[in-house]
Amino acid sequence: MSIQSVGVIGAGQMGNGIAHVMALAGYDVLVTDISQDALDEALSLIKRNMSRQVSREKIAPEAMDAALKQIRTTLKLSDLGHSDLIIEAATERESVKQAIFEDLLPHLKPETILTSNTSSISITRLASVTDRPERFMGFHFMNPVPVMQLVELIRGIATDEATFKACKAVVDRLNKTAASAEDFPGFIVNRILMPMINEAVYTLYEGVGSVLSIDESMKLGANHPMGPLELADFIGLDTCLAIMNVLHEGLADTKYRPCPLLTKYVEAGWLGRKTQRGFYDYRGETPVPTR
Ligand SMILES: CC(=O)CC(=O)SCCNC(=O)CCNC(=O)[C@H](O)C(C)(C)COP(=O)(O)OP(=O)(O)OC[C@H]1O[C@@H](n2cnc3c(N)ncnc32)[C@H](O)[C@@H]1OP(=O)(O)O
Ligand SMILES: NC(=O)C1=CN([C@@H]2O[C@H](COP(=O)(O)OP(=O)(O)OC[C@H]3O[C@@H](n4cnc5c(N)ncnc54)[C@H](OP(=O)(O)O)[C@@H]3O)[C@@H](O)[C@H]2O)C=CC1
Repeated sequence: MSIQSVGVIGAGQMGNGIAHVMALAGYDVLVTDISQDALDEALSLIKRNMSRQVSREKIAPEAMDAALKQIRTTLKLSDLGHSDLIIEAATERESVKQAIFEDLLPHLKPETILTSNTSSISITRLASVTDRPERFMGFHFMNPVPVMQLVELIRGIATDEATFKACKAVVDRLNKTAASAEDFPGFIVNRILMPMINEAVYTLYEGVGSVLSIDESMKLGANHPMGPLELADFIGLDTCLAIMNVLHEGLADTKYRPCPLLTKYVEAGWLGRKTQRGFYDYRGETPVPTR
């Protein structure tokens, strides 16, 4: 099946990045969210990020103008019924995602492919609440979407080959690289990355190092582009905790126990950059470590 139109559900940091790259690749993009503010904010972020790409000569000004014309927004989930491909990028909570798919089903064309950008949740289980598990799969972008090369493609137990091939063709058209992962908690990237981030929080919790010394150690000592706590703030501490919980419950191994300090930050509403406070405080000119 040839995909021309893409519906993106959730206009947070991943949803706006996905809309950005899809529009630049020439797809018609329709973005939905439960909040108009989130839709407005996403559009202005896309403009800002594309303008930066123009100023750095990564894309031509005409490409930006054409891409922006390809993006529309709506508060009505049912408007996405005409899309050839759906990419769900709402909050990392299984009940939220299931409800979205259930609400969307009556409006869909029979041939529409459903995908989720979930970081960790079972694709097989999400697919099972739909009428088309064979046309359902994981389409996992990395953050920031316009910059990161990888997309993990995850087949559920019922995903058919035509669906995989159609999604792989989209990844190729985006000029990104697909990695195929099996449907187990966290897939590949987060099975490896998130325990490292969680261990960095334990290192902080147990007083082995400060926020700065932990981040500097991993940047200068292991050549990571961001320290693990800086990266956790960038991903969102709520998302990190949700992924750790999926690993802990899904693999039933205490080595995935979320650090109590991570839980406490999330309970405080300190979710990282998106709330201007996490392991760093972002309210001033430069980020200030909180511990
Ligand atoms: C949780 C999950 O489920 C999976 C995940 O996504 S895990 C997270 C994966 N992501 C990472 O690990 C990111 C690690 N960090 C990095 O790679 C880098 O710090 C970074 C690319 C984010 C920023 O790099 P930097 O050198 O510090 O900053 P900066 O020079 O401003 O940006 C580098 C480039 O990215 C671009 N960029 C940064 N953020 C951008 C955005 N949101 N949109 C578009 N472009 C962006 C910049 O324009 C710049 O482009 P050029 O090289 O063409 O000039
Ligand atoms: N952050 C990251 O680095 C990465 C995240 N992901 C995954 O992508 C998904 C989104 O993450 P991210 O963008 O960071 O999260 P954000 O919190 O930035 O954005 C989520 C958006 O979804 C909206 N939303 C919540 N419920 C619904 C709904 N029922 N219908 C439509 N929109 C809804 C939220 O609205 P409101 O704010 O009003 O609740 C918010 O705007 C998650 O599954 C996450 O695991 C994947 C790769 C990397």
